[in-house]
Amino acid sequence: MSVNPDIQVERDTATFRSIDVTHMLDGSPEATNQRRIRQKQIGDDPQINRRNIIFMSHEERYEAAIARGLRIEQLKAEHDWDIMDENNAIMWCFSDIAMFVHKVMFIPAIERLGNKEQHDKWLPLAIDHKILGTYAQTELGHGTFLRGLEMEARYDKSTEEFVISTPKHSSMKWWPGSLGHSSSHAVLLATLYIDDQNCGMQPFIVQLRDLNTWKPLPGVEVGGIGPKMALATTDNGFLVLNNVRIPRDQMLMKYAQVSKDGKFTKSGAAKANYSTMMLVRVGIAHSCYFSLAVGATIVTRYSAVRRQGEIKPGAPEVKILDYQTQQLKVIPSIATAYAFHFCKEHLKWYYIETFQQIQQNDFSGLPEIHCVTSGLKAYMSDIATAQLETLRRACGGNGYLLSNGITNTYIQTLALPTVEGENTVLYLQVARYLMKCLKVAATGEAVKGSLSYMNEKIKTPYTSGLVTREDYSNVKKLLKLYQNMTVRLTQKAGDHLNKLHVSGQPKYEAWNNTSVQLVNAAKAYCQTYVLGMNIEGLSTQAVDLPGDALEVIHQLCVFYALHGITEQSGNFLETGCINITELHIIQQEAQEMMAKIRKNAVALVDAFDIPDNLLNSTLGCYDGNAYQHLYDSAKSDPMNQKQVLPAFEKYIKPMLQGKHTSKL
Ligand SMILES: CCCCCCCC/C=C\CCCCCCCCCCCCCC(=O)SCCNC(=O)CCNC(=O)[C@H](O)C(C)(C)COP(=O)(O)OP(=O)(O)OC[C@H]1O[C@@H](n2cnc3c(N)ncnc32)[C@H](O)[C@@H]1OP(=O)(O)O
Ligand SMILES: Cc1cc2nc3c(=O)[nH]c(=O)nc-3n(C[C@H](O)[C@H](O)[C@H](O)COP(=O)(O)OP(=O)(O)OC[C@H]3O[C@@H](n4cnc5c(N)ncnc54)[C@H](O)[C@@H]3O)c2cc1C
Repeated sequence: MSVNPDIQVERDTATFRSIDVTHMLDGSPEATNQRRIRQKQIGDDPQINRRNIIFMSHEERYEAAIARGLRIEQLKAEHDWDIMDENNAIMWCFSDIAMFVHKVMFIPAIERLGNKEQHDKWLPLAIDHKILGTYAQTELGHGTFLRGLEMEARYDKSTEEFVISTPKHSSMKWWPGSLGHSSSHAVLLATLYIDDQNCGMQPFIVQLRDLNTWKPLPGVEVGGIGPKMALATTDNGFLVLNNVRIPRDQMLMKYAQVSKDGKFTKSGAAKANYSTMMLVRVGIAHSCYFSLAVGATIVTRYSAVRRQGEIKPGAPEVKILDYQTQQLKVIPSIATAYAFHFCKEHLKWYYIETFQQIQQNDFSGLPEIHCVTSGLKAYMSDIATAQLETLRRACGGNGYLLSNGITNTYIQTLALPTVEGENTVLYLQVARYLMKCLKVAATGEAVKGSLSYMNEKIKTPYTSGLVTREDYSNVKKLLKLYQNMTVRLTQKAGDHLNKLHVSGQPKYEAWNNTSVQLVNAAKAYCQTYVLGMNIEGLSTQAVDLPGDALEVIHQLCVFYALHGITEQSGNFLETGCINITELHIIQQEAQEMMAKIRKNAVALVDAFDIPDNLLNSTLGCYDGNAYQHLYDSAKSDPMNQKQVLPAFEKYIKPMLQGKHTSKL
């Protein structure tokens, strides 16, 4: 099929070469080649390819998802993939790999929470798929408030075993992925009791099913929790344990230990047992970038080939991408995807470095990385889901089809604001850190790390520093506005908290009565962080780009900063970080920048370099022949393989013949 001329002209008139930006996103031309080889291995594989999943039943999809997980393992061995190759393969199909919790949570939990002997025993079994596991933490009654977990593990000194039980409905495990039908084992988080003394939430390895028959073991009641919005193949489950006994060495004992005679000891940081969640929060930030890159690619290409209506009366119908309002739906998502790219790259290295320190029992970096990973997981998933919905709607009626590729991406991404810590709750964790840093700054001590900008006192009366028109595209000046806005919102929340406390409210009550301001400040901190990483990316990752490409990546960053101010203008105005005249200039600059970026929109999404067999979209194929692909997809619907469906003889015909009664 030849390329649609409407999309070809976009590529021909772009001011830079997409491939140069692709190399930047991958890190180097060699890395691009390597990624392409890997993507071809997964995209061309009939068992991995997900072209037909939209027409499958739940059970067919589940089986295909198991086969897909297995196939990824085979490809990994055949082609000697490293961990990031494997992660990327999982990322591309995480909504359709039944055993992905085994990979992204069960194994990492054993690695992080187990001691040397436990690693030696369990990791080879898990890595070789001799056992399949889940991460069973959430209960029917508690998901957020982990100190409230009610499943009990009571130590029995006489047999040197833990006895695990579910005392009431609210204490059953509820939600763990792959628990329903696909796990033989679980890393199970339960409250440990020794001689009736509560020793807090601890991790245990518990076998759930017989490895030969796959039947639940005695005392284990397990099943699926029912159909969900998406992620149909991650069979989330429930689990009731009736006095199930496990040996003492099946408590993962890296950070807390129980001796044979029942002595409880702790080592490491207080929240060390929460460390698996931090890794997945980093994974979620990566996933938000991927989802947004997919969404932006599909909708930008579709908007460049769909013509409808006219701008100039009587002139030919225009591409919908030429409507300014359509640009406002599409261009922010391109700019955000690029900002998220820089941010997730930073986060990856930051996590790896801090994790290495933690492995060497240096926990000093934990509070800051907990704040950053919690905040970015929350912020990036909030923004990604909001923008994906805008993008989906930007496809008009075809945005409601499953074959468009964006709907599936959207509904699977919708899980991310909830899983791994509900977003509001995570913002409140960020706010705790903000309040601590505020206290440090107030004592005159230097705040370190991502909030070091708090050290600089904001002068009153304050000026924005935006004097010339050039200042409005100076990303460092714009970043300063964001930083000031964050500090002021933090101060405001801090002042409110103190005021309520001084007026007699206990601290916990004052906290709850300030939580709206606290969350607002936390979001501002996250937004500032993402912009900061985007700007850092310009001078690190983008610096070797040819001038024309660098200019466009710079424009995107400027637009990201300006558009962010227009979206949050209330916060910027209220804190006095800009005035109304400045806001009007910012709005105008943002619109002008958007028009410039429009010229390169298709080339910018091409640079994400997502092959058609992974994009899985009728609307967003590289060749721009959306209508042909829509038609082909409709024709391949199994319902369309018969001209007359059985329902005709059964119901429609009798009705047409007046033979239907109230009892069909
Ligand atoms: C090589 C690595 C590179 C990485 C590259 C990544 C690439 C990834 C590629 C592929 C992977 C594919 C990924 C695909 C993504 C798709 C993901 C879908 C996943 C679906 C699975 C979902 C699984 C789950 O949902 S599991 C269940 C998760 N549950 C939760 O998250 C519960 C949330 N609740 C909590 O975390 C806590 O209860 C709390 C934090 C809300 C509160 O805890 P608390 O009450 O005990 O604490 P306090 O509020 O009192 O605070 C006390 C103190 O502790 C500090 N704290 C809290 N948590 C932590 C932590 N995690 N770490 C450090 N410190 C912590 C807190 O700040 C307080 O400190 P103070 O000093 O203020 O006292
Ligand atoms: C698709 C999916 C997959 C999952 N996979 C797993 C898994 O593999 N393993 C696992 O263990 N769990 C899993 N979960 C569970 C998930 O981690 C929890 O649902 C999540 O952590 C939220 O907890 P919750 O359901 O208790 O929400 P709740 O805490 O009940 O949240 C409900 C509301 O209460 C608010 N709220 C709660 N506490 C506070 C507070 N302190 N301050 C202010 N507001 C508050 C929240 O903001 C939210 O608006 C999964 C969930 C989903 C949807």
